[in-house]
Amino acid sequence: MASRRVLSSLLRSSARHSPSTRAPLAFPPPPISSPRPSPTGFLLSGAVEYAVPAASLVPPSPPPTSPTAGAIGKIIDSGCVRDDAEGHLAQYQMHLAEMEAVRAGMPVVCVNHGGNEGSAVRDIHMENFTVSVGGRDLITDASVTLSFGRHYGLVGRNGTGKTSFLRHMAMHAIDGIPKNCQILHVEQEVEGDDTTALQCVLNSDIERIQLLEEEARLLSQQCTDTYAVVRKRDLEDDEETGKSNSKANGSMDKNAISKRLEEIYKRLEFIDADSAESRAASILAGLSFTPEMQRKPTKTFSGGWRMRIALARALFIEPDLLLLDEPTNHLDLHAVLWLESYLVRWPKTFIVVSHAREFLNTVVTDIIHLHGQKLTTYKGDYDTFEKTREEQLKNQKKAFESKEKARAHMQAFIDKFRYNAKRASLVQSRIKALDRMGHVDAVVNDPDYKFEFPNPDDRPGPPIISFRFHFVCGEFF
Ligand SMILES: Nc1ncnc2c1ncn2[C@@H]1O[C@H](COP(=O)(O)OP(=O)(O)OP(=O)(O)O)[C@@H](O)[C@H]1O
Repeated sequence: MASRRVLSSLLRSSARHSPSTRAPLAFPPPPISSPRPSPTGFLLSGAVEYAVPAASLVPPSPPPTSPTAGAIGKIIDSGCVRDDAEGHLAQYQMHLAEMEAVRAGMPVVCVNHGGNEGSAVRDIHMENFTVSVGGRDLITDASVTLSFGRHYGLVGRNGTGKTSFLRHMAMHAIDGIPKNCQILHVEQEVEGDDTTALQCVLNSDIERIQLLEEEARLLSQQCTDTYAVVRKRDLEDDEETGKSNSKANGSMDKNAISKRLEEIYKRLEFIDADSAESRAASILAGLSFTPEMQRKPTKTFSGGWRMRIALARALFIEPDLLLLDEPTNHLDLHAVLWLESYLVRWPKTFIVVSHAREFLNTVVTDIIHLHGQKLTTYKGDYDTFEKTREEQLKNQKKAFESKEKARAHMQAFIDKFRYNAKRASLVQSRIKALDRMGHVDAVVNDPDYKFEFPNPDDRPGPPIISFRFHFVCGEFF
């Protein structure tokens, strides 16, 4: 696939230019603070995220007055750390630029009316793929199957690579994604210009727009031609020459136009063009756009509202695979509830990244868990996943402990009778058994970050701003 080839060659070149392809990037996974940390360490509804640059986590050391060997070492070290951090940041930015370049070369995702049979893409099997960002592997040797019509919630610790995974899918940079699969990743707000919000959504149905434009062109041509033919005929009648010829030409053009118009009307009917405007308007209304707002140019909206327009477009387009990254972030409660009910009825496949537990519980049918560079799919909503995972971890811990106990027991026997000739055969068989004994992975849980804030003083500090009012003749001044 061309785009994949371009991407992988770009990524290879990025790796070639990087000083160390396996080195960590500029920022570590951002620490998070959650009022409701779940046993699996996820950040859920009502939580606050903090993304702290690595440098800011290190307390500043006082400048040395007389540089001793240790101090010089420290200065050199911190210089290296800074260089390293800057290098990794540059590497990450290069990666983003490369992704943008690939994205720019990709076909625009727009409403695909297809033929009579509808979407051809059903299940998507992605096998043994790796996702790397700036030379660092975020997902390795993963395999995921997306079944048609299922709704997936993608969860995992911050910074583990959820967004990067979505980006790679959107760019068809993962083997197994069919070429004709329309994937739309709602990541950026729409550009602000003079197009109204409603028209911006409608413009994503390129076929409808083109048909309507052609219809208008043909109708106006038909009018002009009719006028021209009538006028010519009058002139010809006057002159009484070439009458039959011009008549034939006029009626031939008219016939072609009528035939094409007929085709256009048929197609417009097939794609349900008449209802497009009301469908787009109802999506925008669901996302809290009043009718007046829908008629306003996109440039008059803030970034958050333009993000809502981007979401409205995606819902209107209804791609084969919709990828949503924290869609509730820019929405008010009414819009969140509306989006929930809309997504529950979504007829195709989507993947949503969200930290909102209730939202996930409502809209998803499966959970994809990104953990330890692997992707695991669980059936059911977020709560079910959480319980299953908790159970799994408990079982894994138990199995690990009992294996370790048995191992220690055998090792103790071997150590005790190693030099005992009478028990030599028993020791040998224990050594073999120990070798044969498989390993159970130790439970590696996501690290928990804990933020502590000092208690405030009992007395409030001095006010930052104070106002004085005077009450004169029944009014405040
Ligand atoms: N602005 C940045 N500068 C440098 N590295 C970055 C930056 N943003 C992300 N990264 C790196 O890319 C990795 C993957 O980031 P990505 O956004 O895909 O993770 P994520 O799981 O979606 O995180 P989050 O839940 O915080 O959005 C991170 O671990 C981080 O190291």
